[in-house]
Amino acid sequence: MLTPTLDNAACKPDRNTHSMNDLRTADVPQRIALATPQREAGAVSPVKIAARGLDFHYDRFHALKSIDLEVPEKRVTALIGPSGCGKSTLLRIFNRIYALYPKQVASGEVLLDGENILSPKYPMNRLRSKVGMVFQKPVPFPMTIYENIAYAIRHHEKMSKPDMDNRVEHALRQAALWDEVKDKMGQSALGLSGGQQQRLCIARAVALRPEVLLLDEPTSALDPISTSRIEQLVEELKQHYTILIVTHNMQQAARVSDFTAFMYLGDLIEHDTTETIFSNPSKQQTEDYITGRFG
Ligand SMILES: Nc1ncnc2c1ncn2[C@@H]1O[C@H](COP(=O)(O)OP(=O)(O)OP(=O)(O)O)[C@@H](O)[C@H]1O
Repeated sequence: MLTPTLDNAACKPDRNTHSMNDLRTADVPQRIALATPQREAGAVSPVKIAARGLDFHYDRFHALKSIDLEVPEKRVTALIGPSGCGKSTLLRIFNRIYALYPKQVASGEVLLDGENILSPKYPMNRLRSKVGMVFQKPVPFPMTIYENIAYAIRHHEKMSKPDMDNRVEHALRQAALWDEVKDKMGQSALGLSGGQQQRLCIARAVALRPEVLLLDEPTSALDPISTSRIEQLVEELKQHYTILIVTHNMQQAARVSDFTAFMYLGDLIEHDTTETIFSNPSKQQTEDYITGRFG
């Protein structure tokens, strides 16, 4: 496997570093071992989301160009590529959040379980219940820790207090936060650390029992320990959810994902198992990017 020269190859390309062959033969530290062996990652898995001929415009700007992408169920797919290539735009299409803004138009198809979510006939509440999103900066509501989760659930479902208590606890356990907050559920969520706030946001997303989790650079504002906790969490959550993660961190993509899609200037250049993308990419642009030769 190729070792990216820097944690964030996109931001700090190092044009004087190793050749591809040097990197192929370089020792690969355990910590960047791939999330899932290729055999397992590539094992047949149903397609959860399929983009077909997907184009996106911000007014006249053509941000995504005829994207075809199949996202396998209960696997982690990383979206990588230099700043401005369209990663967040693609993620925002998968929960149709762009539709809240004027002059943002998607065409083509995005099939979720075979149904086109871009169709105005696809009910927004069904999409919201199936697809959860976590943003780069954690945005807890200015409420108690308990209410941050309960408020989101109440918005979608009615339930008794004991059922709600169970649901809140379960979500916090899934997000690996329960032990840290169980004795201060009545305190403001704004008093949590950044890493805890991000796990709270993940708990809030999983509390709605979605099927797909969209994570837009979820660790970019976090320290290495919090980052590592979120990465472990992603590994655990993929047993239940289909996960798409945008990251600038090549090592993170290698650590957490089963599949990786490389984008450049609105095009999807290459999509394959993470092992293939990092050890034997078929396109020169992919190779240049993951070795930090351009960003
Ligand atoms: N609201 C907007 N209006 C107009 N253009 C936009 C808007 N949002 C994004 N763009 C443009 O669309 C392109 C893709 O942006 P996007 O945010 O999806 O890229 P990205 O790959 O996620 O970048 P980064 O890694 O820096 O977050 C960029 O050229 C960007 O300038």
